[in-house]
Amino acid sequence: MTRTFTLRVPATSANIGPGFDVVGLSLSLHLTLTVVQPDPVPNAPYVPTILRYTGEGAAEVPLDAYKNLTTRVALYLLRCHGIRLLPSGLTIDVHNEIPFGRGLGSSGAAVIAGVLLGNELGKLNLPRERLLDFALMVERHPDNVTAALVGGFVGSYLRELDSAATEAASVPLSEVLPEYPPDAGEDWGLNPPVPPLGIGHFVRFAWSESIKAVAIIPRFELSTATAREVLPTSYSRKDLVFNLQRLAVLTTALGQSPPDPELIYEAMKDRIHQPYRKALIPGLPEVTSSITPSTHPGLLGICLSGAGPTILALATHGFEAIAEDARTIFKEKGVEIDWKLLTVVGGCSVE
Ligand SMILES: Nc1ncnc2c1ncn2[C@@H]1O[C@H](COP(=O)(O)OP(=O)(O)OP(=O)(O)O)[C@@H](O)[C@H]1O
Ligand SMILES: N[C@@H](CCO)C(=O)O
Repeated sequence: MTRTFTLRVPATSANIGPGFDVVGLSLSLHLTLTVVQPDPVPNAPYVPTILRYTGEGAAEVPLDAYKNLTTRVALYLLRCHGIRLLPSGLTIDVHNEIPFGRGLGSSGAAVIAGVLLGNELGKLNLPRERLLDFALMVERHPDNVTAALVGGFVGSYLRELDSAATEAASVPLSEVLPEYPPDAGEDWGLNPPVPPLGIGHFVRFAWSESIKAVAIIPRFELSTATAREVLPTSYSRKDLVFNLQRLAVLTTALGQSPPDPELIYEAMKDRIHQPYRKALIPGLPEVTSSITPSTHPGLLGICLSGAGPTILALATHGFEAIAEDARTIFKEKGVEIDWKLLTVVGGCSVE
């Protein structure tokens, strides 16, 4: 019997100021895949996957299943379980609300969609902790993928692995997700690098229902890779302590009702990544320093979302004033924006 299922994965905002590569928040924009898997027909010729795509990124996303990030991740999961190809005759309709390369976790969502897809197609029944291991072999910082997987306000760390496991988890991405032609030989896909067990660990923090997220989204893309290249490889003790102090307070402060703007605004400051990224995002320091709880009642805190260029303002009210004033500041720097009022949502689902 033909099988139809739907995968839904939320957008995420990583870091939330001081929690670089540590915390993530799932937000109310979704990547949705509707998958139709026909019954296998014995001895019938292999029918390649049909991938259709609407919404954000539709003009640029590859529709070849061997080039598209989601289907490549699904294939990786299948290959690790002895299945060399996507099932014959598969149709996948994707609708995407998450803008690409803006700091809202589009690649993390695509990777989580891929592990869910592989898990369903291969009937693997892997627990979410194991799905996270596979996702981490592709997207190597845990903040976005963990929040997209489990939902809410999430903190995560990567376990210290022994030397063999470290080596296994450090294989180049090109070996995890090799690009290869659809007519690759019979021996293609054997021995993929299987992830070590239990790479990522996470915890969900409380989240105050009254807090909403204003995503102020510049109309340009900034790839995460570029925004990571500008970061230093070491930091002063002063800057590390600055971030650790704030992160410790922030993880509890955002769960308190009513939330305290005095505490949160300062706790969302960062010295590990935002100062280095300002050269890539004209207007970043001006927006984050001039929109404050005293100038904008309702604002709790403001930070770069993920690797940027989106700015995330957490607030209980006064959303439009925050966004429109950010628009004015960005405009002075020659940057046009769109903004969206988002809520914190649950993690991915399969129906
Ligand atoms: N739904 C998708 N399907 C296929 N590829 C995608 C999809 N979403 C994102 N990608 C790929 O991921 C790239 C963007 O990833 P990148 O890590 O640079 O930014 P981001 O994930 O949007 O931001 P951040 O990681 O800072 O939150 C896109 O250019 C595209 O190649
Ligand atoms: N923590 C990552 C998130 C990017 O998705 C970064 O800031 O580079």
